Parts: sequence; C-alpha cells; structure tokens
Amino acid sequence: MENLHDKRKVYEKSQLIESEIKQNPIEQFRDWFLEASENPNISEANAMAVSTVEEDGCPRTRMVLLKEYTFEGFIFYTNYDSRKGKSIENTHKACLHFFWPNLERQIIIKANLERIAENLSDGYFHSRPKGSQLGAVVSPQSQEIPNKEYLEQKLKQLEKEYENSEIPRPENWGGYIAKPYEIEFWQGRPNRLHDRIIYQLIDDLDWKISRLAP
Ligand SMILES: Cc1cc2nc3c(=O)[nH]c(=O)nc-3n(C[C@H](O)[C@H](O)[C@H](O)COP(=O)(O)O)c2cc1C
Ligand code: PXP
Repeated sequence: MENLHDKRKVYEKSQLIESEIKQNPIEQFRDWFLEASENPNISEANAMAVSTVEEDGCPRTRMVLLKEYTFEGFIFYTNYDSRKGKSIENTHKACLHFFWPNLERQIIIKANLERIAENLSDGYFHSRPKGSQLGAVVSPQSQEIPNKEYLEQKLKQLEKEYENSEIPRPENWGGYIAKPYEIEFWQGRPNRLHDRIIYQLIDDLDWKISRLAP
C-alpha cells in the first residue's frame, strides 16, 4: 500500500539527566506536565492513553482526560460498566501513557486503580457542563446501541426532564484513582539514544531511580 520507511524525525529538543531530575516522580511529572500545558502547540496536555488488560489477555487502549493528580495518584472519570471499567474491576490495574510530540517526551505509568469516594465523583460530575452530565446519563458506554437517534431522543427527553433540576450522577459513572508504582520519563535524543529514567516504588515509600537503555 504505502511505504513509510523514510518517515522519521530526529529528536533533539532536550535531555533528561540525573542531576536535574526530581527525587519524587510526581514532582517530576508536575514539571513536565506544566511545561506541556503551557505549550501553545499542545491542545490537550491532559489527554492520556489508558491501557487495561481484558479477559482474553490482550491489553486495550483508549484516551481519557486526566482530571487531577496528587502525590497519591492520577484521577480520571468514566463509566464503571464500560469496557475499561470492567477490566479495571477485574484487574485493578492500568497503564497510563502521555505522549507530547512537541516536547519529544513520553511518560509511562503503571498503577493500581481504585474507585474514588462517591462524594468526590458527585462533586466532579456536578462541575461539568449540563450537556456533558446528560451525555453521561444517556450513554450506556461501550454497549451496542440500535442507532444514533437512540441517544439523541434520550437526550431530548432528559433535557426536558431536568430543565429546572439537578441531574443525579449515575451510580455507574465516577472517578478512578491510579496509584502509581512505576513511572518512566522518556526524552527523545539524537541517534535514537533516548534518555529513559524509571522510578520504581519500593516499600510503599521510597522510589528507586534507574536509567534504562533506549
Ligand atoms: C481526547 C479524548 C479524551 C477522552 N476522555 C474520556 C474520559 O475522560 N472519560 C471517558 O470515559 N472517555 C473518554 N474518551 C472516550 C474514550 O476514549 C473511549 O472511547 C470511551 O471511554 C469508551 O472506552 P471503553 O469502551 O474502552 O471503556 C475520550 C476520548 C478522547 C479521544
Ligand atoms: C465519553 C467521555 N467522557 C468523559 C470525558 C471527559 O470530559 P469532561 O472534561 O467533560 O469530564 C470525555 C472527553 O472527551 C468523553 O469523551
């Protein structure tokens, strides 16, 4: 069909060296995330790929929006009965992945996942635009639906129903916190000799920092 052999870029914008990194990976994440957020060429720095392992043993990846990060972990919101929700309820694990091409950087996070407290999901749900709240109510995420009109009709009905009242958060919609136990920071370098620094959690407290070959 098409030969892409010559499609390649030289990565040379920056470097990642031990003397300049933070000892805590969340602080390192914050440095890189702020840089990505402030970059006018990156439109959604908080968009991340989330991979979960399904029952056939194969990982499946989709984008979600990171909505908060703390020293404890990374929070995103979704439907608990979706495909990703089902995998997470089974394995309690996921891999989060950020790629910011303009900075020639990727971050790979392996984490244990838990649902966040219901009151926190309520708070976030009600902070969303009303249309997105209704979207979450209307959509049986990841399930087969008869056609597009099915969603549009449901949306119209609910728009009327909740015209003057608060939309209750669906029980199956809420946040997950991904508590990291391994975080890799990757900075592209010339000659494909990229910088890779990996933080691994030891004893639930300290992070071991190592350099990996590219
Ligand atoms: C940039 C981007 C951000 C997204 N953010 C979310 C999100 O925060 N939560 C969510 O449930 N789906 C989000 N989606 C949709 C998911 O990628 C996915 O289609 C949906 O969650 C169903 O995934 P699943 O069937 O694998 O569970 C986003 C899609 C894109 C492209
Ligand atoms: C299905 C779905 N849920 C949730 C979100 C996150 O959106 P918000 O910023 O409104 O929480 C998105 C973003 O694309 C989405 O597509």
